[in-house]
Amino acid sequence: MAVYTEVTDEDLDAFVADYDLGSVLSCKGIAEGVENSNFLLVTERGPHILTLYEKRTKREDLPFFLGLLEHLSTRGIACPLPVAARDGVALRELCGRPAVIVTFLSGQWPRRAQPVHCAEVGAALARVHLAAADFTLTRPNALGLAGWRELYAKCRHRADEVRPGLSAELGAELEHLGPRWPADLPAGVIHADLFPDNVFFRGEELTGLIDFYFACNDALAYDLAIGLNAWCFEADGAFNATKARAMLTGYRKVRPLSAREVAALPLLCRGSAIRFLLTRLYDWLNHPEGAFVRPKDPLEYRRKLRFHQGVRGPGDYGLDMEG
Ligand SMILES: Nc1ncnc2c1ncn2[C@@H]1O[C@H](COP(=O)(O)OP(=O)(O)OP(=O)(O)O)[C@@H](O)[C@H]1O
Ligand SMILES: N[C@@H](CCO)C(=O)O
Repeated sequence: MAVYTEVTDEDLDAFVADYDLGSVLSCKGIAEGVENSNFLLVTERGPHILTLYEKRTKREDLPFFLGLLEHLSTRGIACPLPVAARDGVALRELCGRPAVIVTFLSGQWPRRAQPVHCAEVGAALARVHLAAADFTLTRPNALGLAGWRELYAKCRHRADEVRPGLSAELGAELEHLGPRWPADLPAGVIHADLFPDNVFFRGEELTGLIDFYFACNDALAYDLAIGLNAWCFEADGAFNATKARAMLTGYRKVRPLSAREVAALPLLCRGSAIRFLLTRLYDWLNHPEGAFVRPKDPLEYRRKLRFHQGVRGPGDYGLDMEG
């Protein structure tokens, strides 16, 4: 249950009184999500999402995240739009936390993603990349190569508690990626966490993208590598090339990939796999006793990493080398 901070009725009423939203009709904690406290807030003006930012979302990054949502919304991307209070300010404070009210998006995230969903996600990702091209704020990717090395240093002595040999495997992979990591691919703002639970659909129609709190500047094709890992493996660990082809085709219809981006995909997928393997491993090893949020399985991403280590080239993702 991702509600870390409880909000009293009095605090909430005083907070909402600063907006043109009428009075509060109900406010319920939302169980999904792990990073921040989220509430479904219903006022006389309808449903909204109230988010209180917890410790991992840094206060200094919020202008980038909120500015990006505004920028993308005005360019037709279906994402939450921060709502300003009567003084024109959207980023506020509630119960000692930075807090924001954003618009509510309808739809459900797909519990069983099909190739048609993957195609829509690919296209949406490309639209985000194009729409963000003239966004002026920047945020370096804190979870790039240097960030992975930091996480590894924090976890290496205990990684084998999760699976014997894991520490050496991670060390070897970082040594492999370090000198090969592509530095000069087309770059821009990426979502960096576009997992199924961050994409809403109504049937086959994509209705919204949420959770831009890892968004940053990095290689655009790296976002696709994150998407391939998150959407194109089955529960039994098998890679689904049909879904991958659908996602890549959907993307390329909106933003063509260069031959260099295509050639880099296997490496980018390895990088994306170790990124989620390491953050999950860190959370697994540092999970407070009795915490109500269950950490995600790091070993799922070890299986994905091993798959990518075995690919012979972009053809294994259903791609040819043409742009
Ligand atoms: N704008 C929105 N419209 C509708 N529902 C939303 C919206 N934003 C969040 N939600 C709901 O809240 C849940 C948690 O949101 P979110 O994924 O942003 O949480 P988080 O803890 O910040 O993220 P995560 O743990 O996924 O990194 C979502 O699964 C969704 O059900
Ligand atoms: N999407 C991340 C967690 C939230 O950022 C994961 O599955 O590890």
